[in-house]
Amino acid sequence: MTETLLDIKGLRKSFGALVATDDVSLTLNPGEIHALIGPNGAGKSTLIKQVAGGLAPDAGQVWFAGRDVTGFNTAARARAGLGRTFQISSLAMEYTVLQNAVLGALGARGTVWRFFRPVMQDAELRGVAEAALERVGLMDHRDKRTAELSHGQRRLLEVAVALTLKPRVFLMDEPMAGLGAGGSKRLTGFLDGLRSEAPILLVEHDMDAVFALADRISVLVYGKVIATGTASEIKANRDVREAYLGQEEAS
Ligand SMILES: Nc1ncnc2c1ncn2[C@@H]1O[C@H](COP(=O)(O)OP(=O)(O)OP(=O)(O)O)[C@@H](O)[C@H]1O
Repeated sequence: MTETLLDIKGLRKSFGALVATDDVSLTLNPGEIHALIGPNGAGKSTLIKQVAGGLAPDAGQVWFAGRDVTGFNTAARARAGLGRTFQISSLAMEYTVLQNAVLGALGARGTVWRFFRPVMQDAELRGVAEAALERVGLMDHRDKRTAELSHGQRRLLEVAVALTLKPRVFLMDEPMAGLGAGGSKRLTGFLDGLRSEAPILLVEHDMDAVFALADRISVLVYGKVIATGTASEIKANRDVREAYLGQEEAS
């Protein structure tokens, strides 16, 4: 029996009269990629923020590894193993690629006092950081300032930072955004292998990537999940075609 790692139960969030999250329930099981798709403004980012801890829901709960983490802030959820990735703004642009990865590894230790020690000389931290850079193919760029990286390379660095945190679940909000076809393909291959390490809740507009990767897809429209299923079930679902895929085909 697979034990659900992430259990989102009846989340609701309104902004004034707008119901951005309307009684959403979703699960994420070990080994899977569960993609969340939907038209612009459907509420995907709002949902991810509530799962990661940056936005408090009006109602509902987030359970992670058998614990109710709804009252936890982002840092407490991250320490528990709920890893949100792809916030490029969280990279320190003036630092080198390796320094950013080392800071990630330092964060995983959760010991603030370490900041006062020469962390770059810490062999264990460097080892974790370098292994993560190696995995995403950024070792050759480790001494570059992060500001000098291309957009795609910064995205890969965010993945590397996330890897140093060794999360039990990845929350990813549009990781393919701004990557060219080659970059998307490469990241798709990487995420494919990553799911066995930690399952991924993936918000993504790149439908090729979603259909290639997702074990399950949930479709969000006006804050509500209108369907959950495999890629072929979702492609064949009439409501989905009308609400979302039809729009894609028409464009
Ligand atoms: N802080 C906020 N205050 C008011 N309205 C908000 C706020 N955040 C989001 N919204 C609204 O909630 C709705 C859902 O937005 P959200 O960004 O979650 O959608 P999305 O599915 O992620 O869209 P996209 O695919 O374009 O990124 C939108 O109508 C948006 O304008």
